[in-house]
Amino acid sequence: PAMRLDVVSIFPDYLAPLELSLIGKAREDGLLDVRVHDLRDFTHDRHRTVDDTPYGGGAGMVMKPQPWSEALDHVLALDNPSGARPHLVVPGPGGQPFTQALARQLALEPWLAFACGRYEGIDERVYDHAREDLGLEVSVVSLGDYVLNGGEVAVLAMVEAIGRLVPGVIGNAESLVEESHEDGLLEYPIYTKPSSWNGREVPPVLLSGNHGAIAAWRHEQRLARTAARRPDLLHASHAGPHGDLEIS
Ligand SMILES: Nc1cc(-c2ccc3ccn(Cc4ccccn4)c3c2)[nH]n1
Repeated sequence: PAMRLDVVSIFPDYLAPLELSLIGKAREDGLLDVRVHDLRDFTHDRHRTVDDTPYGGGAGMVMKPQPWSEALDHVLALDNPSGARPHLVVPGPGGQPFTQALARQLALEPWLAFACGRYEGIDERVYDHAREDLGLEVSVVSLGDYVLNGGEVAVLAMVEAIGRLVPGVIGNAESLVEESHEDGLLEYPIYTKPSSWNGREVPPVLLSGNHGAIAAWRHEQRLARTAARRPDLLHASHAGPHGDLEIS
């Protein structure tokens, strides 16, 4: 059965890239069932109002609870005779970090719903309503420690990271093995033809056919790169036999 992904946003066109290439093909192949909903379809006033001023004062606007409540009801009712429940994922700057490990966990779920906030975010009672009245698991997730204007960009990234882990979405060609961040080390340098380009040569070991030496060189490169760019990712399990982090 296809993994179902619902996205609610005031900018549904922002999610159009999900119809392209990889994710688009997975949709055609029936592996992913992606539905995008316009939050404004769940307003009833002439101006299709989705936001209002914050109680307690402060800058910016807050997303009103009622449209979100009706949008979630619509998502839960749509093509869902069994009354199944999606895991509601809400991007937010204050959320738990979105990591490859979280992507793997989410890729195992049959149904994810994404709420894309805008303005300063969504009225807190929507989260409480979703958990307590709709019985949904709700996760607030952050892409990183920087502030975006809304959740759409985050959802595009998460859907790509999660979707590519769904069996069949990625052909064997783009192998999922040796993915950086899978075992905590960054990826090694990669090369293709020609072997000599602009007076620059491909490291000879890669042309040697000595697969043991190639694997050793690649591991060494991953350690060195990780030490240089992401020392925070290095830990004891990457130490060599001498207990040191073998970095030339
Ligand atoms: N990793 C992330 C995620 C986000 C994010 C996600 C959703 C929304 C909805 C509104 N904003 C703007 C905003 C600005 C200031 C404080 C709160 N929110 C969002 C930002 N920023 N960075």
